[in-house]
Amino acid sequence: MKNRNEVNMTQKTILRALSGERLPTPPVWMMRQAGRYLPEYRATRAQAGDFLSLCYNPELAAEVTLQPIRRYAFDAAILFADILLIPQALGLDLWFATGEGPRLSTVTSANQVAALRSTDAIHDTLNPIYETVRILSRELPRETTLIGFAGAPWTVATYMIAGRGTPDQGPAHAFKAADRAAFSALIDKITDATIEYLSAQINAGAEVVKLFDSWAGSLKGQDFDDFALTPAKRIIAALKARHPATPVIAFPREAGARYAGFARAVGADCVALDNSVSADWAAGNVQTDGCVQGNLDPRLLVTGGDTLETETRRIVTAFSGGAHIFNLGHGITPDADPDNVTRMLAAIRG
Ligand SMILES: Cc1c2[nH]c(c1CCC(=O)O)Cc1[nH]c(c(CCC(=O)O)c1C)Cc1[nH]c(c(CCC(=O)O)c1C)Cc1[nH]c(c(C)c1CCC(=O)O)C2
Repeated sequence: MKNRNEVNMTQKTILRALSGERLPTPPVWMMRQAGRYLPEYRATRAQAGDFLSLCYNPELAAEVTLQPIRRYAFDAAILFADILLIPQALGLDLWFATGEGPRLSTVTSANQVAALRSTDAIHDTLNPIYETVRILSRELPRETTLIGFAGAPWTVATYMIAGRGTPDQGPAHAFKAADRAAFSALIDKITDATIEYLSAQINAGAEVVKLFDSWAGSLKGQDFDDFALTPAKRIIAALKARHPATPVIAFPREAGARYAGFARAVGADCVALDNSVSADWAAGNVQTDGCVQGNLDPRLLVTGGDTLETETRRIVTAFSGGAHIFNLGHGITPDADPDNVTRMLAAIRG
């Protein structure tokens, strides 16, 4: 069998879009495409025991990554893992309370930042993730692009400081206000670890990497520059120095007007858009810099109907003047109807 790496990479639709090419039909994948809306995902997660055991089991993590590819032939597969594995690799306790989301031991002082594990030590925890990438790079169909990912430092820090998800990232903002130097040291620590983590994913076979800054929207003014833009720029510059051919997608969720110019400012090849910005605005103000990804409201995969089809077509049309990867504005939710994904794909692919 021919090795995937021998396939002409430029033929892959996702890589063509990421290089700035406008395609007649946009390539498509979905955030959280391997997830609880799929019965086969729920079955494999039950086999693994729980969510974290699934993340650290390379065979089963590869299996759930492949499930949505088999069912829908998406143009990209995203590695199955979680952004909170980095805090765990840095020495925090991590667990998922059923029905309640993630819980972590917290970091709220300069001493606790200094006590985190060294960047070199993260691979001890994260090696199974690289093994998942290696399995996927053997098993994926050759036209499917493999996307690796990590959380952006600010978003990861919000969970490390609060020990859980928070509606307004209050504890992280409070730590930043109380001790900006210690807070910055934490951001730098996560930045360094993220560079090594993504670089190892690329070495294992990830063809694209995506940086998820899910809470970027709560950073305003200079804080947005210091803690969303600057860390992303540092991570991308380091990755580009080591892996110049690997495209990077940045997702500063709910950045609003600050989506304009973001890709250029951080050196990303593509910016992912949430559904709070209109596709028409983004086509005129963001896509002018290159490829954009997005931005269907994930609720439409729950509600379906004509609105799902008209909204899908409206987004395809709005971005048809340039490079576009079709995606959701955020992750697909557990209550989504798998048949609505088929309807969305029919509206995109015709
Ligand atoms: C903030 C964040 C997290 N994780 C992630 C983010 C950034 C993107 C976003 O804003 O959603 C990213 C993530 N999480 C997961 C992936 C895998 C790849 C994919 O299919 O997109 C990715 C890329 C699996 C997951 N991560 C999680 C699940 C559900 C766990 C389960 O099976 O019970 C999955 C499939 C759990 C998780 N993980 C996290 C939370 C807050 C939760 C609980 C909320 C929820 O349950 O949806 C942290």
